[in-house]
Amino acid sequence: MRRFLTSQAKGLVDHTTRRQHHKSPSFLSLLTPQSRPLAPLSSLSRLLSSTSEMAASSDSTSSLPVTLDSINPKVLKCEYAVRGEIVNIAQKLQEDLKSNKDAYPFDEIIYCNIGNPQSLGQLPIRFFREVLALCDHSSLLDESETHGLFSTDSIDRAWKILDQIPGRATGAYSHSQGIKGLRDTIAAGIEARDGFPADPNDIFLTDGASPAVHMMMQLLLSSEKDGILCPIPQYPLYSASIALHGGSLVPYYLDEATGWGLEISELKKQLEEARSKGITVRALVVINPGNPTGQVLAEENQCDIVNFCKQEGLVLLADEVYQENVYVPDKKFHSFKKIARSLGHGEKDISLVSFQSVSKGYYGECGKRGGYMEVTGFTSDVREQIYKMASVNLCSNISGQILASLVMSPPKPGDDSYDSYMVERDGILSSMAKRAKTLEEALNNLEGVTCNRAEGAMYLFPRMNLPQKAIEAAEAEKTAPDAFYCKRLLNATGVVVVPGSGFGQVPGTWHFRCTILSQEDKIPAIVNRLTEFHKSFMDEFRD
Ligand SMILES: Cc1ncc(COP(=O)(O)O)c(C=O)c1O
Repeated sequence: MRRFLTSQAKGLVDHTTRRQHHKSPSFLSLLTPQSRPLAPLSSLSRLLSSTSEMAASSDSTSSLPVTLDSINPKVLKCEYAVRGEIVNIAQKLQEDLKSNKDAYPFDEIIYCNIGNPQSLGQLPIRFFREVLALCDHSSLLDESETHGLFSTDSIDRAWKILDQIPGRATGAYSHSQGIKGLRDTIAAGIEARDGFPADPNDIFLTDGASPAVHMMMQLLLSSEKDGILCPIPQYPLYSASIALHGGSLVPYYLDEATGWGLEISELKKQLEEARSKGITVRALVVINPGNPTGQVLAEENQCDIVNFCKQEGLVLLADEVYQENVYVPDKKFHSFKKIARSLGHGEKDISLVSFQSVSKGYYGECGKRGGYMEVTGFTSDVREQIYKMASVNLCSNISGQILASLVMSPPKPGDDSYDSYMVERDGILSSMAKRAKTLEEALNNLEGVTCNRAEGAMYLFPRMNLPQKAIEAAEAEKTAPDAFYCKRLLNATGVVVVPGSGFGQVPGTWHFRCTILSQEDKIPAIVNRLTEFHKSFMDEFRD
């Protein structure tokens, strides 16, 4: 591997870095004052804002009506690191690579920054796509050749779904909660998963989990006096959404030393602290399996969390989009609804929202934008308000709705496509487990790096014990040390990871998030590039 940047390539990166000095407030500013000592996010957000900064400077001489000073400050406050500064640089490098191949010490950018499986070569599940294709172009169902090309269960399923859609019109708006027949299928899938009843009227189909999270934040947050307990590190959808809706993020820290454990004592401490500052904490967010931290919660821990929410009158916002992504035999996914119902807590005892998505699991259909939230334990008048919010968006897209029903009701034993479906599904999940293990071991072999195992989800979140000299070099560049490391890594290897400061971390600790989604044939190259880079980085900065 060529190790050093040519001056041309270096210039591209330096130029991008220099432009970013606009002070965009980070999600730290959402935190209550005493709980604000997270490591700074500033460098990442500053480069991210480089485009808006250029616009702002030109606005000062133009007469256009919208400037950074006049837009909603909540938009300025909002940050989203997984598509932030480093990714912007990577995209520019990728563009430049096309015409300047020799200018770089690598010949391709490897994106390990975002949970986007199909962009990295993962194939879609055939049964799901067959059903989608047949629903979308239903005249195929009348063609005799179709029976030779499509499995009999995908044809049957397509008919069943089309019969559930008024006028079989997949291009028409649907009910704002989603097509009733699809919600029936999803409710049956939840019931089969949990062993407890699910009501189709509790299901709201959405364009992925993200809009569902926004909807709940919009419902719960009126001002910064309303707080949401959120894990740190967290997936920045939560900090971004709390910022956009004007609330306060009340952080609770996951314990890295115990495999990113979620301690009830920490929840209590942060809740009390927030309350003492006059904040009404409305909800607790739990991401299980965790992003970026990859832990899978133990059942007893989940019981304690449910009891805590019940006792404290908090809505439990359960992000369960990685429910299919569990890689270790000693852990199992349990939905929070199942846990609550097993404890005997019904609709009247606890308010619970579970988010699911077609983007993750073994299906990885993120571009199709499908998902749902199951909303339980809300009064009928509040439910009506949620329905009203959904209806303002008219409905979610129909292909996403169909996919959401398919992931909750895949082929069953005896179905025509069952065997091939199982081969595809198990192949993807076992390969993810293998890739997670290989990367985890490689990371743990790096000097000064420790990495908890990825029990689930799609990420590793290693901790770097960075030398003081590297921290000072980062400070001199007004960059967070982990962002400094990640930029250097990108410049030297083309590997894109996200600095831990984009997710929040205990002050003074430095991490990055690396997905496990690159295909198996790319993993050795990632390991080699990472290992070689890390060694030269340490040689340069070792104290
Ligand atoms: C924990 C978590 N929740 C929600 C989402 C949003 O997913 P989508 O909107 O694609 O369903 C993601 C995406 O990466 C995620 O990691």
